[in-house]
Amino acid sequence: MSSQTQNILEVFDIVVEFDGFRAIDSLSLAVRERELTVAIGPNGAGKTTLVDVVTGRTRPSAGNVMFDGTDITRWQEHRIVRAGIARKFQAPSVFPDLTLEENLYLAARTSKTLRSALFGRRSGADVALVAGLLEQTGLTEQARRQAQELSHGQKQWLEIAMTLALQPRLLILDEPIAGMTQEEIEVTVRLLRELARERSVLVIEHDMAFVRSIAERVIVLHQGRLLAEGGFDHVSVNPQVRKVYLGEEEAA
Ligand SMILES: Nc1ncnc2c1ncn2[C@@H]1O[C@H](COP(=O)(O)OP(=O)(O)OP(=O)(O)O)[C@@H](O)[C@H]1O
Repeated sequence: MSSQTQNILEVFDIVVEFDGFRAIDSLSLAVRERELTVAIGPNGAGKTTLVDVVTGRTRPSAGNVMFDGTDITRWQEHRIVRAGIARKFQAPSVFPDLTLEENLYLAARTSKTLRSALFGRRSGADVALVAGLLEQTGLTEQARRQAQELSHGQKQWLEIAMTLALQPRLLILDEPIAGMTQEEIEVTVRLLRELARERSVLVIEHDMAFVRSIAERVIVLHQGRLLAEGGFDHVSVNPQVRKVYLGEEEAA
């Protein structure tokens, strides 16, 4: 089997209940190595809850999460991050008064303390890592600016860079283009495509034009279950998927 078709993440028969309500209902699915997968589904479908389970934020009442062949179902969040799953939330988490470089040194956290990350001697490896992240996200020229001076799109790219500082094998992004201009969206499309060449990327998204432009594989959730999966063209003609989305439009 080529590495292209191996699974980095597999969830088996996951159940998550909130006061008896099944937000995730016996869900099984996989995310492949070096592939850009997008999870879509109407509001309340269970997308965020799925990611919460994978990242150790929410404990499932049944089922297993396997990452690179290891069962991580009961692991603590920080251990999962160290194992190679990093998530960028929609809400900003940059330090506005610090420069981009400083934010990235902090995110890399290869230095032992906050003080040494900011003011101490930086190792060659850290310097190379941070320079590489700035370059990859198109932010090299902004390196010495304070994060608060950035545009919305640039802040989002900085956050992606900070998440990449953890050197994840699976990068999870929650609605990465929310609030972006069309131009920023286009840059983000190129960035995510490039990132998925070296690691797996899982994106939660609502914007169908964006999904069409980036997804190598789409997984469609509905009422905590897997409704469909495959290429965008494949799932977008699926009658059940169309019904779920059309039903949502009619209700709106
Ligand atoms: N902490 C919680 N307590 C109770 N119910 C919850 C909790 N978290 C999620 N739910 C419910 O679980 C279901 C799935 O929610 P989830 O946020 O995973 O959906 P989603 O697909 O991410 O939706 P959206 O697109 O609106 O973000 C929803 O009905 C939601 O109300």
